Amino acid sequence: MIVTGTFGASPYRIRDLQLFRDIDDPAVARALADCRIVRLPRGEALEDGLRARLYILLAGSLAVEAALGEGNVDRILPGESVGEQSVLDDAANLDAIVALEDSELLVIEPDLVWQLIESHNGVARNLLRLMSFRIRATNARLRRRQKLGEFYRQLSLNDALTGLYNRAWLNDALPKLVARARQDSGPLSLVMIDLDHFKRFNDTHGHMAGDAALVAAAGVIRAALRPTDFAVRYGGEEMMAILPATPQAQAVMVAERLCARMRETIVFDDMRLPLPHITGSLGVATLVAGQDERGLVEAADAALYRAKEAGRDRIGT
Ligand SMILES: Nc1nc2c(ncn2[C@@H]2O[C@H](COP(=O)(O)OP(=O)(O)OP(=O)(O)O)[C@@H](O)[C@H]2O)c(=O)[nH]1
Repeated sequence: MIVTGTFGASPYRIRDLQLFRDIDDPAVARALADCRIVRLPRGEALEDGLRARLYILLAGSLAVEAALGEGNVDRILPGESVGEQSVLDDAANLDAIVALEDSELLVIEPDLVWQLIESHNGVARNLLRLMSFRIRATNARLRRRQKLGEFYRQLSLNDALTGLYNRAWLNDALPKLVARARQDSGPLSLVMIDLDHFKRFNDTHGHMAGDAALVAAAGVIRAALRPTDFAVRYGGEEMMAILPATPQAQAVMVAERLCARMRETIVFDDMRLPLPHITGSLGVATLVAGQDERGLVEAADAALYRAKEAGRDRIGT
C-alpha cells in the first residue's frame, strides 16, 4: 500500500463518494483535503493492522470476503466505502479485503470520521443509510442461508428416488415416536412393506422399470396414509408406514388397504406401456410393553417374513 498524495490535490470529487452524497459544504471539502490517498496493487490485501479506519474506494475494485460470507464475496466499486462499522465500534476490521485490480483509496482516520458525523448531519444520515443497507444485505444473506440449510436438511432426510423419508430420518424419529407413545400410553404401529419378486421384476423389465415400480409403490403408501402417519423407504425395495396412535386392528386394516391398492397399481415403462402388476407383502406390528424401537422393527420384519412364507401379496401379523 503506497501513499500517492492527498485528496485535496487529487482529481477525485466529493460528490462521487456515497458517504458525502448531497453534501455541498466547503467545510467538508476542507476537512478531507489533507486525507491520504493510497494505492493498493491488484491482488494485494488491505492491511489495517489494529487501527480501524474508513476507506473510500476512488478507483479500481475490491473484494470483501465477509466473516459471515463463507466464500461469498462482495464487490466494492468506486464511491463505496469499507470499514465504517470498524470505526463506529472501534474494532479492527475482520473482513479480508483484496484489490481485484490496481485501486486507489481515500483513507479517513477515525477521529475525522467522528468529527464529520458530529458537525454534519448529512454525513451522519448518509452513514446511517449505508449501515442500514449493509444490515439489510446481511439479513437477506442470513435468510438465504437458513433456507438453503433447511433445503439440504430436508434433502438429507428424504430418499432421492421415492421422496419418502429415509433411514437417517427413521433413526432419528422412530425412538422419539416410541418414547411419545409410551409417555401417552397410546398405541404405535408399524407396517413393513416389501415388494414381491422384485429381483425378477428388475431382471425382466430392467432397472429403470424397477425404479418406476418403487416410485409407484411409494405413491400408493403416501396416498393411503393420514397426515399424522409417516412413510419411509427402509431399504432397497422395503418400505415402512409408521402409524402413531393406531392399535393393531386398525393397522391391519391400513395394511390391507395398502396391499390391495398396490396390487391394483399400474406401473408404466419408459414407453408409457403398462407393466405386469406389482404386489407387496406386509408385516404389521404394534408396540408392546417393554419393547424398544428395535424390537418393534424386528416384530414387523418377522410378520413380513410370515407373509412371504404364506405366499406373498398378503398381510402377516
Ligand atoms: N430398480 C431398483 N431395484 C432395486 C432398488 N433397490 C433394490 N432393488 C432390487 O430389489 C431386489 C430385491 O431382491 P430380493 O431381496 O432378492 O427380493 P425379491 O426378489 O423381491 O424377493 P422377495 O422379497 O422374496 O419377494 C434386488 O434385485 C435389488 O437389486 C432400486 O432402488 N431400484
